[in-house]
Amino acid sequence: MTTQPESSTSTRPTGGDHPQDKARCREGLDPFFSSAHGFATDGKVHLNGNSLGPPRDGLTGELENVVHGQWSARQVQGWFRDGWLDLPRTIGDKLAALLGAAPGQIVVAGETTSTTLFNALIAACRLREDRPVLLVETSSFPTDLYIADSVARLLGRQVVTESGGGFDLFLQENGTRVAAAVAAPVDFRTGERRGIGPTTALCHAVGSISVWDLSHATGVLPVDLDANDVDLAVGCGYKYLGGGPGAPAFLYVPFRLQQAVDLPLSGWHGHARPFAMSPTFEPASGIDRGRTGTPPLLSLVALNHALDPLLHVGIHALHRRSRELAEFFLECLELSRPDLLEQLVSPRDADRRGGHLALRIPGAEGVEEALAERGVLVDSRPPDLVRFAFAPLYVTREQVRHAVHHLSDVVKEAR
Ligand SMILES: Cc1ncc(COP(=O)(O)O)c(C=O)c1O
Ligand SMILES: Nc1c(O)cccc1C(=O)C[C@H](N)C(=O)O
Repeated sequence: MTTQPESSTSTRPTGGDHPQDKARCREGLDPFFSSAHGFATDGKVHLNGNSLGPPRDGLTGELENVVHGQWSARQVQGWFRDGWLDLPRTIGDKLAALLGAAPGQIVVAGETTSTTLFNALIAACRLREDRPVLLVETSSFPTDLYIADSVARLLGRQVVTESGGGFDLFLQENGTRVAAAVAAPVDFRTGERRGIGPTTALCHAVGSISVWDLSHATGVLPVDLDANDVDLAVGCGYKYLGGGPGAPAFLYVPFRLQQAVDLPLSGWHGHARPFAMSPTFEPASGIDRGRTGTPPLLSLVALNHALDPLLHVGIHALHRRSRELAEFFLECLELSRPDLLEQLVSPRDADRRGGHLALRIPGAEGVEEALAERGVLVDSRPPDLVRFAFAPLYVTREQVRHAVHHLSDVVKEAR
């Protein structure tokens, strides 16, 4: 099923008859966002694209072609004759356009974000052998904390966690002891932004390596990796990118560090000449050294397929649209449920948010379930947060209005 044009969305129109509301719901300012884009949304409102976006139409055909047209026809030769071997770089270069990086600095090795972060963090520590501290943002997604802890134990370093302004303050005061500083430009719970530029500049001032987890920003927020002089970055492929369940993660290593990084996952696909089958490891010269083993081809194909509409629209328009949807959500809430708006745990200022926001609602998990029964998909995070993500390609204003209406009902019923 494809996303319907805004005016004929497949969910039942409800509430929101305020004239101002109607005017705001009139689409057409940006023709791209008022037409169908082809996502298998199954008639549901997907406000959980920061967990797992819906599939783009045409994916099954794409996979069919790889399985029957390439794999069954040419077997292992597919790696050489069907562009399979190039995909980690092909996709990396597409991602570069979304992340503000020149081509040749991003690779999709086929690993998870957790593995890729492990790889990046050890490489960062190897660039700063004499520094004892790994600084990690306290409110990081748990996997980042777990991985940092493991890396620290493995290398005999120490993890320090700091939150908000304390993170930058620690860098200012103790930065010369910090090997690597790990943070995210968007808080996975609240959607609050951290400026990549200022924190990276602070890292550089004290000689630390900045390592960014871009999972909640990629495909919805410009991060300008090159302009911000970022050292290392990772991010996942299944959220706003829509690469599908378990879509592989990416690794960014800027040109200036590519020769210097010593990545611990030195698999044969990261070798300068993988098919020479040499007994000793010699890293590839550029970003290819970020490859590991044989990549999960079908997952790469799915991710590659998902990226085209994002590239077509461009990251700045995607961000504008997501922002506009989030603002509309908050305006609808203000009109119909100001009490719920008071439970916003995210910044009210759109400049300070990424693509999602969160409300504190007791019984958040029950609210998530009740909304899902009404075709509105959100996610809850313990203990009491309900998150709403505004993916620009398949969420419409009309759907946002329905979501607020249903949210209001569900919370009323729960009380
Ligand atoms: C910020 C962040 N990093 C990492 C992950 C986990 O990545 P993976 O499951 O690919 O290892 C997630 C979500 O699952 C996340 O939100
Ligand atoms: N990666 C996930 C999974 O395998 C199952 C359920 C949810 C997820 C998520 O992506 C969670 C997400 N990173 C979050 O921000 O909470």
